[in-house]
Amino acid sequence: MIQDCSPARLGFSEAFAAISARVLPLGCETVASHAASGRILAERVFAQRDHPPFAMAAMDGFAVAREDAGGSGERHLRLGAPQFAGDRAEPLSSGEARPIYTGAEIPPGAAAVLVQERARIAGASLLLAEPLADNLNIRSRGEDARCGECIAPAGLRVNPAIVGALCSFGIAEVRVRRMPRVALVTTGAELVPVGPAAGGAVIDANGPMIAALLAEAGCLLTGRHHVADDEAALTACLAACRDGGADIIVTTGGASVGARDLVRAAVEGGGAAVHFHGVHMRPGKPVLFASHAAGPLVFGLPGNPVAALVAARFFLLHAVRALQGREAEAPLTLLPASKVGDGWSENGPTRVLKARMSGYGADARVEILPGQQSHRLRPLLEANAWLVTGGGLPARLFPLFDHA
Ligand SMILES: Nc1nc2c(c(=O)[nH]1)N[C@H]1C(S)=C(S)[C@@H](COP(=O)(O)OP(=O)(O)OC[C@H]3O[C@@H](n4cnc5c(N)ncnc54)[C@H](O)[C@@H]3O)O[C@H]1N2
Ligand code: MOO
Repeated sequence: MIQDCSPARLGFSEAFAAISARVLPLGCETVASHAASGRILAERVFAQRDHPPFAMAAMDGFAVAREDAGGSGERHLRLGAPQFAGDRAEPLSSGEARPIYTGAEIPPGAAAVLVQERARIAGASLLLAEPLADNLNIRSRGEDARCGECIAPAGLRVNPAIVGALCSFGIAEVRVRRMPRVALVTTGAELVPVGPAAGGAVIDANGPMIAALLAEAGCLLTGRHHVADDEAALTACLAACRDGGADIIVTTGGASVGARDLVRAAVEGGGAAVHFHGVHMRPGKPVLFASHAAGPLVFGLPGNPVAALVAARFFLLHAVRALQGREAEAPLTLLPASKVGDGWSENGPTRVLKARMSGYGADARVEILPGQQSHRLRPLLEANAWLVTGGGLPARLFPLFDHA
């Protein structure tokens, strides 16, 4: 049977452009900074206070007054009452060495903190033999961030370190993009959940794998469905996902040309326009992209697990980034041929190869892993990158997952 696969198959780069042309950023919401990890900032963020908020000791030691710090020859300074983090700082007068602890406010009049390990104590005095540099072991007010300063751009993905910074800078809540709502539909009568699998049954890898990928990318999985090879049931399931308010519907399997590959017919039957069905690449060739007018995007991922992963990692996440108001991903690096092992070429269709990068600078290397076929998941346990070759472009290296 000859199947009409128009619109024509696209090149790898053209497929990204076709997706970009159909995605606008989602709306915004406000969340507490402590709950913002994984979310995407919708607006620039400004520090609400100086950080550090006051000059503070960077080490446990002794605060020394300006007049004493700069002196030379042996000086005897009287030990004062200790000052701990959180204590109010009373002024320090010349002739006093005040025990002070990391994070404590530097008292007015102090110019340096002598670290405890270098201090010589005799009775109730500190013996100072060396001059102390101005601001020695003192963190100055606002050296990390100044109140009112822009500290993060829109489009930044919040990570745990950024949560800490937001809170330190007095920012209790942030405006973030609404999380993309994704409905995931696995297809194939042969699929069973992980567990005992008899006869011709195949354990579902794509469902859990794509669900995990979406969660890591900051999406909300609003529905997880399975449909056997039945066009009416698939059409009904896709309609329910669309009416349930999904921003993206993702299917896996049934994207190719077999007698039971029904995704395209069901997608079109449900009123979506197909923008591409097939990309000149391996793996991932049969991937489909469609959209509903004023409705969800639809990605039809191929069934072979590595093909599904590659199509999702590159095309689905490209759309997710655009919905989140983020810039498109750039490769980690372009690679000269000398840095890449055998088995690749600039000519021919795009290949997305399981790869392992190692070394730095002149020693940097990329190994193309054995087992490139699209059913073979095992090499991915060693892989840390994808090497994208072919399509008439230089080889480009991408991280296995986009965690930026
Ligand atoms: N005559 C042709 N045959 C095939 C072509 C082609 O161009 N002409 N393309 C091949 C390529 S490339 C791919 S990729 C696959 C994609 O096919 P489908 O998207 O239609 O996927 P299925 O036929 O449903 O399944 C293929 C394969 O993957 C297994 N599978 C499916 N879903 C899952 C899942 N959730 N977890 C684990 N494994 C899954 C399924 O059992 C099959 O083994 O088509 C080639 N054929
Ligand atoms: O795209 Mo298929 O992915 O080569 O197996």
